[in-house]
Amino acid sequence: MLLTTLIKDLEFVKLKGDLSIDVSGIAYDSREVANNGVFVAMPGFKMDGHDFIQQAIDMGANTIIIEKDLYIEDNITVLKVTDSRKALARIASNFYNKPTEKLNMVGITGTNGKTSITYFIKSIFDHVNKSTGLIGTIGTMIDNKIMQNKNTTPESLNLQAIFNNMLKVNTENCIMEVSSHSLSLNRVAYCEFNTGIFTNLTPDHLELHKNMEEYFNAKAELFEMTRDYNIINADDEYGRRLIERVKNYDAKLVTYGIENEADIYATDIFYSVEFTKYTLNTPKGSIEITVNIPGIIYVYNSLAAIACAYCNGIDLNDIQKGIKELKSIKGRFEVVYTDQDYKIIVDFAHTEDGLEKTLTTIKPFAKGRIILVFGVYAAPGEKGRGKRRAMGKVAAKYSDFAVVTSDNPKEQDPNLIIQEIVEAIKEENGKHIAIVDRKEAIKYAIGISNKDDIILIAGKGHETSQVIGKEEIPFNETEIVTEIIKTSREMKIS
Ligand SMILES: CC(=O)N[C@H]1[C@@H](OP(=O)(O)OP(=O)(O)OC[C@H]2O[C@@H](n3ccc(=O)[nH]c3=O)[C@H](O)[C@@H]2O)O[C@H](CO)[C@@H](O)[C@@H]1O[C@H](C)C(=O)N[C@@H](C)C(=O)N[C@H](CCC(=O)O)C(=O)O
Ligand SMILES: Nc1ncnc2c1ncn2[C@@H]1O[C@H](COP(=O)(O)OP(=O)(O)OP(=O)(O)O)[C@@H](O)[C@H]1O
Repeated sequence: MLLTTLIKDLEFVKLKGDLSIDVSGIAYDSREVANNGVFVAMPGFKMDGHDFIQQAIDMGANTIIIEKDLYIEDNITVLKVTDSRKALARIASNFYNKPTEKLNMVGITGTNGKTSITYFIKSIFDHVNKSTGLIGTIGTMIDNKIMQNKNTTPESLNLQAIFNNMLKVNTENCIMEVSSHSLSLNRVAYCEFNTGIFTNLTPDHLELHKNMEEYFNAKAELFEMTRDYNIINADDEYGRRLIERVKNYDAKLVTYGIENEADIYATDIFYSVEFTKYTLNTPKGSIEITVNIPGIIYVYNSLAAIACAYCNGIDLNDIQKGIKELKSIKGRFEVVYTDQDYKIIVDFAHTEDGLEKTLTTIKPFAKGRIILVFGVYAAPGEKGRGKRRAMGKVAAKYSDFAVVTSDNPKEQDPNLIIQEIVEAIKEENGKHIAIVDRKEAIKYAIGISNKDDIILIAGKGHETSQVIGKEEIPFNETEIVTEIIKTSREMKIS
């Protein structure tokens, strides 16, 4: 591709070199630069791409995009921009010929619920044979094949490549999670969204966003990028603020909820431990909905998905069938073992709100105790500490016994994280034990449980590894539970 074509609509200052050269591709990591490629130097959280320019040139880069004042000796083209991450998004979209203009793009943002909503929407779209790809925490799904992502919302270059791959196999709809990081760090800049969905906002990721206000403003940016519909949870405090903000935007506002007045809403909700039934009310009529994942959380998440399907012109009968056809989502209230009334559930609850809602979903149906196994992943500083305290208090309040363990401690001391959670549990007089090794913690919980107890293993959900120090260790909770139960049975028999 000609460099002039690649940099169309990019604002830059040319520091040196020729613009009428051919470029072979783009890289933001010096180790991945191809011969005659463009290297975009980005300052990061740990390193700075500007320190790797020489390596990029040695790898064959013929063009460098920088945001810092630097003198580069080699005989190459150098462009200076004000924000290299944004510049990367611009040229990545150009490189793949603006793929989002050719897809029906649905972006979902909010603290919790994004992944589940992508799966609900896909299930409805599948039911009416709409070819659909997904991008999110569990991975990227193209042509029903899943590949893992490094990030929930990948870097712009990777993202644009994914959109392009979707188009190559004739995908028409792209349903994606849009994290606040991706909005703040311009990963989704120059994406055109048809629909935006807002779920809820509760404390999380405050290590990046200084406070809730900044976190909210980051999420709200998505709704300035939508063309057709803004779908917003009317029962969430921040959702209501967003509704006021977007009322006069061009995209049509569609609200959903249970408690407050909304366009798409649920009534007559019947909860059971295996499913939920409710009456769906829309401007086009009402219908009964069965959701196979229990709890109020999935009433909200299914309503968001239904609002999206409704805006896409899908008939209520098809919506009903599409929701019912989704049997489970990996690591989202996933029953990994059940033996009459005894259950072991794996759930990705990793925020105070998610943990509270998951525990309160179980509560009415637990004939015995709720035994919770959980930890809190490494988040730096005071903000990280606040999360440990908040989740410790929720554990004490809503479970009968907590086995406090490691999540992804990364380079932090797991004992310290656990100690801070335990202090909060003690303040609420919660029954607990601390076991640093997560597998041992699960074993302990299974060992002390009785017939009517429900064990909730929270925090890691679909993940298949644990990050301890710099090491990523295989850790598949479903397999671990199965193995522990099998071994304990064998011991009983012998
Ligand atoms: C904190 C954060 O967001 N980090 C993201 C960031 O990395 P970084 O800026 O820290 O990278 P860095 O290591 O400092 O390197 C800076 C630059 O030097 C370059 N480099 C580095 C070394 C080298 O030899 N050569 C070279 O060119 C790097 O490629 C990079 O361009 O940019 C990378 C590329 O886009 C991201 O993959 C990375 O996400 C990391 C893995 C991460 O953990 N992010 C989390 C916090 C995150 O983004 N989460 C959200 C939300 C999840 C949720 O919903 O809860 C997500 O969307 O995933
Ligand atoms: N609507 C909701 N309200 C509160 N908690 C929720 C809601 N939906 C899901 N959760 C909780 O959050 C966990 C993660 O859900 P999900 O993966 O759908 O959210 P997410 O927004 O994609 O999160 P992340 O991007 O961090 O993966 C669930 O396992 C559940 O415990």
